[in-house]
Amino acid sequence: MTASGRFEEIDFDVEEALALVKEGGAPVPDDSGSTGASRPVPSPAAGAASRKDPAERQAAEQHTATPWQRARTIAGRAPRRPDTAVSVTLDAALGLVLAAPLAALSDLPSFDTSAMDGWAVAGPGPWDVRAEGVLAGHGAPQRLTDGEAVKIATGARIPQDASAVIRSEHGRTDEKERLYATRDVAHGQDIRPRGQECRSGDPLLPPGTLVTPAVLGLAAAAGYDTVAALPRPRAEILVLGDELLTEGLPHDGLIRDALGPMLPPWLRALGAEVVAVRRLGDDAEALRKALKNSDADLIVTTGGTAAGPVDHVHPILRRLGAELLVDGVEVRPGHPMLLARLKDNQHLVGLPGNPLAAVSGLLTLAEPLLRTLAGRAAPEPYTLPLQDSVHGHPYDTRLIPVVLRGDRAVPLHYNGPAMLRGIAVADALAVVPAGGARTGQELEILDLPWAMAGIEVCFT
Ligand SMILES: Nc1nc2c(c(=O)[nH]1)N[C@H]1C(S)=C(S)[C@@H](COP(=O)(O)OP(=O)(O)OC[C@H]3O[C@@H](n4cnc5c(N)ncnc54)[C@H](O)[C@@H]3O)O[C@H]1N2
Ligand code: MOO
Repeated sequence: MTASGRFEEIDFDVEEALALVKEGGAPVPDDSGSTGASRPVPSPAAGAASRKDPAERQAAEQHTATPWQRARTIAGRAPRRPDTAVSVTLDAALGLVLAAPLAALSDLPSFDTSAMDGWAVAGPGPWDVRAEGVLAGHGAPQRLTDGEAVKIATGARIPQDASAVIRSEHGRTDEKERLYATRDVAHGQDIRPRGQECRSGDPLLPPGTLVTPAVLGLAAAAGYDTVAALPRPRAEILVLGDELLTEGLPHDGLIRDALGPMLPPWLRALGAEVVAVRRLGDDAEALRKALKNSDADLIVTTGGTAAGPVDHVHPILRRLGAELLVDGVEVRPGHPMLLARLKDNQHLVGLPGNPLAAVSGLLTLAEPLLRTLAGRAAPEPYTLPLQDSVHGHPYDTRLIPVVLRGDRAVPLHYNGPAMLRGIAVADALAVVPAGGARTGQELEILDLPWAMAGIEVCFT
């Protein structure tokens, strides 16, 4: 990126620039202060209180944009379809949420079993070792009598009346196959009794549990072939814009579509099943038809959210009688993002076309909405101190890509609304309050799904 490329992202409007100067923070041309283009509407109410000029304040109060935190709350309130539990085979259940309690279908272990390779013995030693040993997976072995031992493998069934297992490294046999213990033998040692972990019917996991690889293992061990789970919400992606290429180099004013490749795996990581990605250009009628005909739970559009000549999202939503739940958010980048209800149980998230603005919309609106639809619990919010100070927007929240180093969040450059270089190496986004944040200030951190080593990452 050239210097001019960086300046391009510092597109302060006059009002924002003045506010920064008044605060003593001139709009320096580094990539940390990007605020996006000028607003179509007066400034948000959050900033209104701090304004001295009554006309300016009145204008600010007319602004319909929703504060960032409130926008997330609204998106997280989407109602789930009732009675949607499905029975899913274990190999398809990863990343879903249990719709019913998981109770043990059998005792675990389901028989007394050896915890070690060695000998099962009965009574005090020395012991006569039987000719034939016991392996895992075999039927019930013959019962032992006092003074008898049998070679046994880890996981094999313990013969009836065995009193202990001696590990192979803690015993020796002589030429007459008599076994001597080289350590004291405690009654019951290295025997896992039937039902040690759970009895049949014991509750193992409550509904609402995220199915992780470990949950799959437990379900299989407890006898399950299928589990009752909430299905993934179905998402359809509509990529808007005549200027987008799907391959090759940008040329003649055309650019590569960055969102078509980025959004499907990201939405899957957030719990969605992506049923279609459709490129509609800037065709208003195609958009109307696509919205009308979609049966997805969530439709995600990219681009076309602003008020340009071919920005069709608002007019088409109006024509379809959609209810705008969020129309603009007090956040940078991404402030033109929107959330609408098209019909009962069908929502639309309108992501701005600038790629980092689209990421902001994903985390602000799509993430809480999908979390609710998928039945996932909200992650525990957390904060980290900032490694370096960051400029803020005068009135709006800013989301900036950060890497997490030790217990600090390190802000990344290349964080302009049209840039992906920062987010591509980021672990998380930091939530910068209006006015900015100083070094050491604790900021809320929004993890990126793949940086959490999390189960949510299901790229297949
Ligand atoms: N008069 C105003 N103009 C703009 C405002 C404003 O407040 N008043 N807001 C600006 C901000 S901030 C953003 S963000 C964008 C949002 O615009 P749209 O959602 O309508 O998006 P487009 O105009 O279609 O595209 C914006 C930008 O992003 C590029 N783009 C679009 N789709 C993709 C894609 N799939 N992959 C890569 N890049 C994409 C597109 O070519 C544009 O450069 O509006 C500002 N304008
Ligand atoms: O600031 Mo826009 O919202 O470019 O992303």
